[in-house]
Amino acid sequence: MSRITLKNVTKEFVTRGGHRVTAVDNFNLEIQEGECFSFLGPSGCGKTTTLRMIAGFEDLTEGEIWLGDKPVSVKSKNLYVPPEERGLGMVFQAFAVWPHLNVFENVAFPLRVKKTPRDELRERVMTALGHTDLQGAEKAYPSDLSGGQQQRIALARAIVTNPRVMLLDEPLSNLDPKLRESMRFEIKALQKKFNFTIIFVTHDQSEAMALSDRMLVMDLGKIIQTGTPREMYQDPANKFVYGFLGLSNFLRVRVRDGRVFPAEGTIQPIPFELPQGVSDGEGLLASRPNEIGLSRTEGTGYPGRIEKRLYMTFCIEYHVNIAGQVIRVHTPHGNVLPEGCGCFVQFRNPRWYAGESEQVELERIERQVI
Ligand SMILES: Nc1ncnc2c1ncn2[C@@H]1O[C@H](COP(=O)(O)OP(=O)(O)OP(=O)(O)O)[C@@H](O)[C@H]1O
Repeated sequence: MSRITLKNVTKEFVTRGGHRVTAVDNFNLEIQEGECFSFLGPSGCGKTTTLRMIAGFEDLTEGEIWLGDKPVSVKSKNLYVPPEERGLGMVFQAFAVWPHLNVFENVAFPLRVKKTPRDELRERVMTALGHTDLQGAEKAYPSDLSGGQQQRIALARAIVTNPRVMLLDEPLSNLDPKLRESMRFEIKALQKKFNFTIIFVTHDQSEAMALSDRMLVMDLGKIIQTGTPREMYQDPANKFVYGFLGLSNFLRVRVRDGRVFPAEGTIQPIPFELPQGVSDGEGLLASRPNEIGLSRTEGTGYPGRIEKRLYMTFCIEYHVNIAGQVIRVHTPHGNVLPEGCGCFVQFRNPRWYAGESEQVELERIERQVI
């Protein structure tokens, strides 16, 4: 019942300025029962619009959405099941708890809408408060509680109707980093207990990777890649996904006779086996700061110069100049090289990507400001 299927789903908007934007472009996706699935992508890429169509708050321009074996939106048949009949639990970006209602009434709200009998309502609210560690707080008002507790009210209200599917749209975005982390565990624990399917929308890659069984990265309304966090991190489909899932350096390089040079006029190539079919021209050599070695021993890598050294909690960050371009390198504490010295750089797991057109960058910016 809690499988979610999207078939050829497209959503177009016409903005106030008369500009047409395809917020979601031909989405095909199947999320399995009990899966925690994240939508990840930059602002304006269409994450919230997709979630709102699944929830039933937004009509489709084209396509179909199914929950289990039941169609809930089918454009060609004008079929549309309203949100309250879709059996979903939802927690949206803002806390969305009502300040004038106490905790009990906030959580009871969806049951009151359904005219649930008094005794059953009380029992279900108290159970939901128990699952979210809010027992004893039922008479408090949201303003008396911490940010984390307020967020738990929203979670309790979402689970009180025993939904099979939970839609979470940036539910942790108002919390400080420490609390965010502990709430992630709480969401996972609730999912384990109830085995509901979760769709989690975020633009925070570490959150998506920590929570998800599978995820997708989207850009400009399109799905770019779907997979487990590990698959996506280790084998990103393109430069955009590589850059989105973790820290990255993109060194602009030139290819001459199958060899890779960091700038026009340099004579020493970077040791790298190009993928087949790459012809002479320009491209990008992608690397992760923690997958680069640094040493002062002559001949151990590509020559560079350390411009800056920063002590971080988990590592030392170096800014290293290679033929006029600066890359970031993370090494463990202990391996300390001075600023200003020459060094040798080893790229351990670099990847090759073609450059991206400026038009694509401009389109991304435009979508955020429409
Ligand atoms: N009601 C609307 N009318 C016109 N354009 C809209 C409307 N809702 C969304 N859009 C546009 O659709 C595109 C996708 O928006 P959406 O809110 O789904 O992106 P998002 O990935 O969720 O962004 P964010 O992370 O900032 O919430 C954007 O270009 C946005 O401006």
